[in-house]
Amino acid sequence: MSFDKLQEAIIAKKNATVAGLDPKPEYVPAHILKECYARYGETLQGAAEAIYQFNCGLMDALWDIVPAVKPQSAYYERLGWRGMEVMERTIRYAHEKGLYVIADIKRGDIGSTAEAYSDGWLGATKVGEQECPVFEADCVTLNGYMGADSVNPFLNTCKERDKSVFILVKTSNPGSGELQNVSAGEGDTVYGLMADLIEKWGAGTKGKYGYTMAGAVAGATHPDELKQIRARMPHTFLLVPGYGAQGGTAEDVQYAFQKDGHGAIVNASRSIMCAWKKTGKDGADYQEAARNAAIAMRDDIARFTTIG
Ligand SMILES: O=c1ccn([C@@H]2O[C@H](COP(=O)(O)O)[C@@H](O)[C@H]2O)c(=O)[nH]1
Repeated sequence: MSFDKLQEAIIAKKNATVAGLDPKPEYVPAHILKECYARYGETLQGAAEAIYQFNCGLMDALWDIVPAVKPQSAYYERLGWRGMEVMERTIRYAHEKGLYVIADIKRGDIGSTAEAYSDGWLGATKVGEQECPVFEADCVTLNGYMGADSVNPFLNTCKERDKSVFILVKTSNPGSGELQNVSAGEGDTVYGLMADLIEKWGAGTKGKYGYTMAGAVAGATHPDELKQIRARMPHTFLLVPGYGAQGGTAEDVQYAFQKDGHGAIVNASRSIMCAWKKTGKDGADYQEAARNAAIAMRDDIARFTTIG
């Protein structure tokens, strides 16, 4: 089961964190940009190639520390087809390094379209008699607020191909409460109803560690809600963004974990990718800086949470 693999990698590395790969040309050190722009010009192709080299350098520096990476599709989409090609190559490289890949795509659409997304990101696209795998992520993020029919095509692919999904429950952004915290009768909230739906959608797919293939996203920036979500979703693996750049702390994210320290993974993107900007060395040390930031995050979280 896909989340069993993730939990096992977390236990092996004693690290419940995922490094986000959300690269912008501004985050790439000058020596990489210079070489790529000299080869391809200051073009989308030059930017895409620089981002690929940056991603590979980051993964070379992090693969033995973090169990997973989370490329955010938006940063690749903004470079057009060249960016999507880099997304595909980044996922392939991550797998070569033994990393679990969460593609942060936050999709949600009617069933027929959800099926097409699911083919592309987790499954395979039928071309004539051939089944052609495309991005081959291990897991994707989804927006499930359109309901079960928007999520089921992904869950079907998860069952066929041993994949998993994280569905938005309570997001980390400041405006998340406008809808998600609206009361929904009997002291409940919209995000509470979504939490119950996700537990229901995942039912019957529990793996060795007790988690279903339907995980949930709950932000580090809302620790009270995180605590409630953990209690209300005992069979749900949590993806917790918002640590670091968005202000979430190790103290906040402790509530995402079960008593045995299982069942959650905490993301940080900018604070790892851009760690080199704080060392004053023009990015020549970007790998060392990212590695140090990832180790510091691991150790910070370990102050409150022990992985059993
Ligand atoms: O509620 C959510 C859901 C997803 N994200 C994503 O996580 C990273 C956070 O990046 P940082 O640089 O560590 O802030 C990014 O890819 C978001 O799209 C989130 O922040 N909150």
